[in-house]
Amino acid sequence: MDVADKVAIVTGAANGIGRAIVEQLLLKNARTVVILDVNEEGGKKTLEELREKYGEDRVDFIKCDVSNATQLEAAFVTTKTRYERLDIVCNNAGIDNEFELEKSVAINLTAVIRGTYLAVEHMGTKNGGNGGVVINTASGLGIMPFPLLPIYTATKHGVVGFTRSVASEPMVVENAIRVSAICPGAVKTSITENQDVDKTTRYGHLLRPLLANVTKMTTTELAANIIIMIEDSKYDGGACMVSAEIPLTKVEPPTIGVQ
Ligand SMILES: NC(=O)C1=CN([C@@H]2O[C@H](COP(=O)(O)OP(=O)(O)OC[C@H]3O[C@@H](n4cnc5c(N)ncnc54)[C@H](O)[C@@H]3O)[C@@H](O)[C@H]2O)C=CC1
Ligand SMILES: CCCCCC(=O)/C=C/C=C\C/C=C\C/C=C\CCCC(=O)O
Repeated sequence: MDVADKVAIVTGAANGIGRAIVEQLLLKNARTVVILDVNEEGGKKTLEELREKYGEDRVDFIKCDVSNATQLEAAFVTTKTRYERLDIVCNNAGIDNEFELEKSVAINLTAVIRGTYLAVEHMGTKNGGNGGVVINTASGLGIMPFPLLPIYTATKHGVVGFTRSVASEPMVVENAIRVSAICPGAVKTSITENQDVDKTTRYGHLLRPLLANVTKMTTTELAANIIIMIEDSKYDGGACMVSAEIPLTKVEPPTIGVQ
């Protein structure tokens, strides 16, 4: 898909990776990108900064807690009403907190599932749309085990399993919706720069040295790879790994004789 003139939604885009995705979409001449984030202050600040840089009518912000089904659906409806089309959805919002099981599943997994089906409803060719692309932010920890963050890792494995499956679901294919998951290694954001990991994991003493030594991608480097996935259909249906050391690679799942 050529991003030029398209309308996009990016969740969790007040900061970090989401914000960088918004900026890369704008640099590729997306017509309008709508930021959904629960952080109203951060969202408004980002909106102001990006409007100043790229133009008033090119960026929008809707306060939305993606774990609230009503708010998420309303944000899609508002976007379609305001901009009359929707072409790209990046389900990116996520948290890392091993002490918040239900919240982690609700934000990292359930909201990604809901966001994908809302994308089908609002972009699908059988529903009056033009088709479109969905990119779900998983993690490298969606394809490898990580004993220090088992709940986070489980939610990201869920995103990978859902994305690989839903990409070939008949309803999704028939509506011309392409879906894939990005599985980044460590990226320099508030998650990996968090100095207070004891508040989010039992293993701060083990995580701190790992975080200090791991080579991190920048958010801009990662977002540029996400744009490649939007543009090139060869990544469709995939769990696509990328890190400071590994170029964008579609990781093929094992099969057990059933497709
Ligand atoms: N930073 C990293 O090393 C990696 C991050 N990821 C994933 O990338 C995604 C983005 O994370 P980062 O940019 O690193 O973190 P971040 O903390 O910088 O940004 C996350 C954004 O999501 C928003 N958010 C949190 N809960 C929300 C909710 N209920 N509704 C709406 N927005 C909400 C936050 O306000 C924030 O703006 C997450 O899904 C994360 O799991 C994946 C691999 C590596
Ligand atoms: C290798 C994937 C890293 C993905 C990071 C992520 O999604 C969320 C991280 C949250 C907290 C930071 C914790 C760990 C990251 C640091 C190092 C992981 C190294 C794993 C390994 O190679 O064994």
